[in-house]
This record gives sequence, structure tokens and C-alpha cells, in this order.
Amino acid sequence: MIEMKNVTKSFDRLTAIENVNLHIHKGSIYGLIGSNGAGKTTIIKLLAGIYLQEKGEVMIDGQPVFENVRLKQKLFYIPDQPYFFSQYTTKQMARFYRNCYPTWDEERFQNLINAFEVDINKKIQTFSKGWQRQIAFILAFSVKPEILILDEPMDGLDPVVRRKVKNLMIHDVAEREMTILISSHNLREIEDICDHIGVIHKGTLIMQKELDELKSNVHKVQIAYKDGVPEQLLNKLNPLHSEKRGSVHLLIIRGEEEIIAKHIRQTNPVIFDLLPLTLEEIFIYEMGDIGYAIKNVIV
Ligand SMILES: Nc1ncnc2c1ncn2[C@@H]1O[C@H](COP(=O)(O)OP(=O)(O)OP(=O)(O)O)[C@@H](O)[C@H]1O
Repeated sequence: MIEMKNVTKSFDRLTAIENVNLHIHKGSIYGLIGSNGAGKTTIIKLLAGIYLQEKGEVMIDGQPVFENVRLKQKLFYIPDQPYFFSQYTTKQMARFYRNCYPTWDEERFQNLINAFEVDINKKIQTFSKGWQRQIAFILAFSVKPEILILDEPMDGLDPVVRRKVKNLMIHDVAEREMTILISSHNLREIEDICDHIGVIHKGTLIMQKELDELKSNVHKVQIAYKDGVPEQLLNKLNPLHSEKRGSVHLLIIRGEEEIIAKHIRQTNPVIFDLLPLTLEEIFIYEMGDIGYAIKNVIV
């Protein structure tokens, strides 16, 4: 279990994150979404044990993370710009990680370099940015860490490689309950693999939720009546959002689907459809004004 309790971190006079509380369960894929400068990398570096907070606690399995060598052997961190030793080849980097991590799996490394078709004798710095990121992933998946921390991992990867990398993540989570923290400035980029989402805005974690819970709790309905929508129904449903398109009303409603449907059917509508909501819409409506303010992060 990864945990941050009331964590604040500043750089000189700038408060990068303030009073952040974050919980990530074992075997979960947690997406941390936020715009540029929101505080994602600061959170990630605190969790990777690179930064020390001024206030609060940063713990993994109940132990403080900062400079904790034993805990660091359980986690693998890929920064937004993967780091390799100068002049090293993939083969040499693999030797380095093999010595650092007792969990290193040589057979898996061989399988991955074949699958990704990497020349392991070529200096990593001569590869393109996208290829360097692929090599970072190959090394990460060969380490088989308990926790994988990824800062903007999809930047610069083509769609085929993205799919491959996402499949590997899902495989490791399903097979051995690896935990993943993945940051992005774009919800769409990671929504297909995350089971929890946290939204960071100007240094504050403004929301964190399970995706299934989010999806089952907000609904979009389209209704029409001969003489307009009954006022009583609107009072009962208390929509988060409503708009009129000709004679049809579109409502976004929080609550259980069956109960909403029951209330509507009792009023004999001429048209009644339950429509699917995108995750993007759910976020915007759930977060009210803040949702609109950070729309660019979500879409
Ligand atoms: N080493 C540092 N020294 C001074 N200020 C810093 C440092 N690192 C981050 N900051 C500041 O802290 C705030 C949060 O930065 P952070 O890198 O965590 O954001 P981010 O969400 O990762 O942004 P991006 O998506 O652009 O990478 C920003 O205002 C940034 O300028």
C-alpha cells in the first residue's frame, strides 16, 4: 500500500504540493492527472524516495520511503526523461539492474528484447527518444518490481508500442499484483488501463476515485414529454446539468440507474433513453466549476 498523508513540498518560496493525501492499493493502476506544473513529478519523486517532504508522511507498506534502500528494491521509476549511464549499451544497463535488483528475470529480458527487436549492443544514447523509452520499459519489466512508477510514460511512443506496453502492464498487474502509478496530462491517454484516478490541480489533489464507482454513479438521460418535463421530476432527480435540444431534454444525473429510470417511467415520457457517458463528461460534471477550469487536462 502506497500512502501520502498531509504531504507538503516546497521549492524555495514556491509550494509545489500542499496537504496531499493519496492512497494506492496493491495491484491497482492509479492514474495521476494534472496540467503542466500541477505537481505530478513532485508527487512521483516523493514516492520514489528522491525528494523529502517538509510536512506529512510518505510511506510504502507502512515505512517511510526517503532514502530507504530496502523499499527502493521493490520499486522501479521511469522519469519523464529516462536516464541511462552515458555510453552504456542496453546489455550494460541490464547488467547494472541485474546487480541492483534481486528480482531481475533474465529470461524475460531476452524475450522482451526479441519482441521489441532491440539491438542490445548499441549505445542507448544513439537511439531515438521513443526507442530510449522502450528500452526503459524493457528494463523495468525485466526487473519485475512490486511497484512501477511512471512519469508521463506514453510521450513519444507510437500507438503500436503504447498498446504493447499497456498490455505488459496489465499482464503484470493481473499475474503478480504489481502496483502502478502513472502520471499524465491527458486523461484519454491512460483511462483505458487505470482503475483509480487522482486529479492534481495547482498542487492540490482535488479528487481521487475508483473508475467503476465514478461510472456507475453518474448517468446521462434523454427525455421528452408532450407538455414539457414535469417540474416535480426535476426536483426529484436534481440534475447536475440539463439542456434542451428542441423538445428533447438532456439531463446528467447522479444516483443509481434503476432508481432514476423508475422515477422517469412513472411520469410517462414520450422519449426516454439512457445514454453512455464518456469519462471526460463524468469528470467535468462531477467536479462542477473545477471540472470546467481543468477541462484541458481531461480532454
Ligand atoms: N526542483 C525544483 N525547483 C524549483 N521549483 C520546482 C522544482 N521542481 C518543480 N518545481 C515547481 O513545482 C511546481 C510543480 O512542478 P512539477 O514538476 O511537480 O509539475 P508537473 O505536474 O510534473 O508538471 P509537468 O507536466 O509540466 O511536468 C511547478 O511550479 C514547478 O515550477
